[in-house]
Amino acid sequence: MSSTTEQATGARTWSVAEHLDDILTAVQPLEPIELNLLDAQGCVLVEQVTVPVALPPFDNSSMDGYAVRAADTERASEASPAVLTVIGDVAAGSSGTELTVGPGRAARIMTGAPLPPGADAVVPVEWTDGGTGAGPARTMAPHSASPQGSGGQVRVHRPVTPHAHVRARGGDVCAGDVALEAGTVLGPPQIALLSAIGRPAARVRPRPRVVVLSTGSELAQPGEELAAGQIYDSNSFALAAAAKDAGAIVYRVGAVTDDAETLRATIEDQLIRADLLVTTGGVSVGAYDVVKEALTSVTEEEPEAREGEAAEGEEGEDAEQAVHRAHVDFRTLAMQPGKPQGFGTIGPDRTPILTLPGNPVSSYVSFELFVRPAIRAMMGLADLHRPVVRATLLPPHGAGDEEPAPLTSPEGKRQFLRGTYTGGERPEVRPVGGSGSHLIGALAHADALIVLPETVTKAAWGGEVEVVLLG
Ligand SMILES: Nc1nc2c(c(=O)[nH]1)N[C@H]1C(S)=C(S)[C@@H](COP(=O)(O)OP(=O)(O)OC[C@H]3O[C@@H](n4cnc5c(N)ncnc54)[C@H](O)[C@@H]3O)O[C@H]1N2
Ligand code: MOO
Repeated sequence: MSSTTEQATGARTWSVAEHLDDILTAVQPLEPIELNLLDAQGCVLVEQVTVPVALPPFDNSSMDGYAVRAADTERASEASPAVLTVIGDVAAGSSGTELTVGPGRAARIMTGAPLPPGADAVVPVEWTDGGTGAGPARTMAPHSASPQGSGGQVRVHRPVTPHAHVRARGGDVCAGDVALEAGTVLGPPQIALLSAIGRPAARVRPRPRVVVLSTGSELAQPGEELAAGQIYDSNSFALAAAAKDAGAIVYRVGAVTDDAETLRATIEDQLIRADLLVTTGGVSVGAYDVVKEALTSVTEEEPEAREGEAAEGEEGEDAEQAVHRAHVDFRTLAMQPGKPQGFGTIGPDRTPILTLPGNPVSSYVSFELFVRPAIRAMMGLADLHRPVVRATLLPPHGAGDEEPAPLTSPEGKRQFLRGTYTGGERPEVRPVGGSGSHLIGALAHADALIVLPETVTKAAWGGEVEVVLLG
């Protein structure tokens, strides 16, 4: 308990770990769907993919040059080139059966083109005269500019061994091989393999659709003129960006006014496209804390309706009833920033909802600690959390010669201060800005969170601290 008010209300204080556990126990991975490859990027594969056709599907050239019988080049040298008769071209995309390379013959061949029957090696064009009768060639003349290049004679200046510059059928992957295991995250290389084996789509867990909604009658949208008492809505942008960064498909709903009915109606409108709802603001103890008002009053007013809901059909439920099916637990966390939090479900599909505090740093830190892991859990990712490292705590940049006072933290609270991190053999972290949860300027220069655990009230410079890397 951090205050007498909390003791008086009987509300218990949750630890960061308890709140996170509660969220991660409730949030489930989304049902898999078939997605086109580019839509599946960053998603977790849920099927084992086997290779239907060998890669490469046929023996082909790894160089632009001449397909030859290696034996014909055995004694070739610059002084005494092997002279071969050019019988035509084999370009990438040709079937590879139009020409047969007999003894003393060569076919011009392009990178990726099938090795024609009779040939067993490729001589790069640079090892030949390119059919010019002069010294070593640098390139081949373009076919369109010089169709005669596919005929005549070519002088080969260096011998090749059988299979030289030939990529063997199945040399990459064989039919029946496991291409990718279930659980693989599809990055560009995995998408390369899936497309190379002819798969247009893959069965994956989709990205969650996250609706980010800010609240507050004081909020104006960037670009608008600020009226007296107004500030710009930065949370909905910060959280939408963070949700996108975490892997979600994001719908940002800017600034709902501090009116419970308007908020309920807005949430109802958004439910249709939400796998997860995130609100910011309105969860503290003020008279205009609209999220708490809109969702608490519902929970408290309709206990009987809630009890019966599992058995009841949900069809025909009107908009208001749908939103009224909210079970949001508003709680106090032993952390700073981010003390007031809410978590629960809402609507007929019991869509998870996280209600974050309104102070900009509080909402961002809360997102990093609670929403990001929830999004990643819904995606079926194994790695839910930001990396945590240890680093030496140094004074802020520009602190001067005199050592500043040590960092302090309220007893019983886990504090997350913003910092700049330098990796390497001896990792270091320096605070940036103060502990105020309104300090967006400093947040924009931070790349780490310095964690001062509940038991720590003072952190000396030069000591070791835990650091969350924000990436
Ligand atoms: N008497 C008490 N007052 C407060 C307490 C408390 O325990 N007792 N807790 C404080 C803490 S800690 C926090 S955090 C905030 C949380 O308040 P709310 O979640 O209700 O947020 P608001 O009151 O709506 O806003 C707080 C602050 O943040 C600004 N804000 C809100 N939304 C945005 C936005 N989208 N973009 C930019 N800035 C935003 C808002 O203007 C306020 O300045 O409560 C403390 N109070
Ligand atoms: O907990 Mo509030 O989030 O400190 O500013």
